[in-house]
Amino acid sequence: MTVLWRAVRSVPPWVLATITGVLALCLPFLNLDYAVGRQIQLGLILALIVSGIGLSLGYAGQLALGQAAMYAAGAYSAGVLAIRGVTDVLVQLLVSGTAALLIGLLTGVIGLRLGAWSLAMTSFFLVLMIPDVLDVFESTTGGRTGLSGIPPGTVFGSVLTPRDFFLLIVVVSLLWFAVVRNIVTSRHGVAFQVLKESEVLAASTGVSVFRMKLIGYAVGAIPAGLAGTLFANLDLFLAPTSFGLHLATSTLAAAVLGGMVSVYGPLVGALLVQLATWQAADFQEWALVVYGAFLILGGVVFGGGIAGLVRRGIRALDRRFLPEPVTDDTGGSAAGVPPLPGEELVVDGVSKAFGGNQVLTGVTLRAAPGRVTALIGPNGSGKTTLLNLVSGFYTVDDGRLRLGEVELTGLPAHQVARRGVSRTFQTPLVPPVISVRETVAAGRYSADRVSIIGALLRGPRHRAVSRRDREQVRDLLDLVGLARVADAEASSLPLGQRRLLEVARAIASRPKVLLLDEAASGLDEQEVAVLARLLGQVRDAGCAVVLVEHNFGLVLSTADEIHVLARGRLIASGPPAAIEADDRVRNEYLGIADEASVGGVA
Ligand SMILES: Nc1ncnc2c1ncn2[C@@H]1O[C@H](COP(=O)(O)OP(=O)(O)OP(=O)(O)O)[C@@H](O)[C@H]1O
Repeated sequence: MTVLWRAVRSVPPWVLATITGVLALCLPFLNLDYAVGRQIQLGLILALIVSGIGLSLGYAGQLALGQAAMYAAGAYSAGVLAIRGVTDVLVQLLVSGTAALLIGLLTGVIGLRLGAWSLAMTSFFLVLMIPDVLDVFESTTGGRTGLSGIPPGTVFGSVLTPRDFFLLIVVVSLLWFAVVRNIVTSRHGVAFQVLKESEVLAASTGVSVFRMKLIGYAVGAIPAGLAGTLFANLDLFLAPTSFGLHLATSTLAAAVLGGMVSVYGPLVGALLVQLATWQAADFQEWALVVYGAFLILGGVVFGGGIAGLVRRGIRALDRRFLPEPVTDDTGGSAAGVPPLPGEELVVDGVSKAFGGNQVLTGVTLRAAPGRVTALIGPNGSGKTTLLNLVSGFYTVDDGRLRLGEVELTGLPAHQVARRGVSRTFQTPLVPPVISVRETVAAGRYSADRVSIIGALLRGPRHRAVSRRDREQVRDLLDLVGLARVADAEASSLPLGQRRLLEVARAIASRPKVLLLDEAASGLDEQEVAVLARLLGQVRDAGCAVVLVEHNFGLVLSTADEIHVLARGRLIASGPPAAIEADDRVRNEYLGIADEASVGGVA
């Protein structure tokens, strides 16, 4: 069984995808029963819409229900074009895909700018507006009675036979799923997952949160537009009832059933929902109730859908039949970090208050490249706030922040990250589903850029960047001693390993300044030793390291310079020996730290 499973696992995923694609291309030539053929075509059309939901909700995390509206826009634009003589389905697909993208961009900008639940509300209203909009343009759309008399579609002047059209639906679906595959298996797919887990984390890796959400939502609208054109040409009649709440809930149910964080889950979910609707004659009457119940229960009990089940099954079989190779765990390699482009971080007279709570007052310090600068102080003294100000998550009330000659003051977090400030978090932020390897690769998002179009077309730059991703991630995992869990789900690692993983992700961005927020908290002795060695390596590579830490032993053993904060003001600065001997530090901080300190490495 082990041999068999090993053989199965050695088959690259594209082989299965290609076989499925070839089988799908054969379907139109199998002389299927008319009803069966029609259900498959409707299932594929539904799958396109559901795949868009997967992209915007599953990957980009945007609860948007507007796919039914984009579907309607695609269908009516195709129908109206055909009636006016533009029967070429390829032209109609181009128009409907573009129209859906534009509606997605427009409503996306409005919804996302308004924030919070606005996108869900905006897109929901789009669906509710469908019958009224069709009524307003009744002379063109046929209003509530529907649009009839749509002439059959053509391609390059030849009228499509039912078989041709079936083939066209299969080809459009295959092409779209190839597009989705290329996007989500690229670094942008991982960036979507990171964004979904935490906007703070995404911004800290250089991802523009607004832009990425908009891309996910707007690109997710395109397949709904394409599906609309295919539907209009399949039935040659359109009525508003095909595009209402019923469709919105059924597509959402299919997305939950198939699994949204997956390329092919939406396809499976859509085909199953289409089949269920077809087989149960009374289903239409109960559809909204069934879908609603499924969405409430399924979302809770059936997290990840069928794709999630398959993923868990594969992991279980891996654990059973592919035991981890026995490795000599050295706790990381001493090979060193390749040179990093360090710059001096200058914090100049920075103050910050939250309401009446003055958290920082006139803090001035410098963190030089090639040195570890520690920031210590009692709980609530403002250390994390200072890191949040430097990394652009808060704006300063007063003072300036500079990195070398570059002004950081007022820049948003993703811009700060792109200028070379990288960080870890007090509570490690590690997204679910993605692997240890992908988590570290997420850190390279802004260091070595490649556009979504480049990733989609798998161009030379995408291939070169992917190769560098693989090489550098492998080296970094060696460095932090996590190479043997490279393919494990990152969120399943114990706390200590997740902290080291965050450090590896932060180094992956090739930072000029590395900010570490209590990176040693929760680490065991061996892990603290790995961290201490790692900090030395990053410093020796030329990076400026800022260490916020309660582990005084680690601070004394690694810092070149220590700054002590108390109640938002710097009370002492100097080398470790001087700080250890400073009376004010002893009174303000060490009295507390002695009791609270965890074992150090000194
Ligand atoms: N977003 C915020 N809104 C309001 N108050 C905040 C915010 N962030 C921090 N504070 C307040 O700022 C003060 C300093 O908090 P901060 O987390 O910076 O301290 P710290 O020195 O990092 O503490 P610890 O060592 O416990 O992490 C606290 O009183 C905290 O409640």
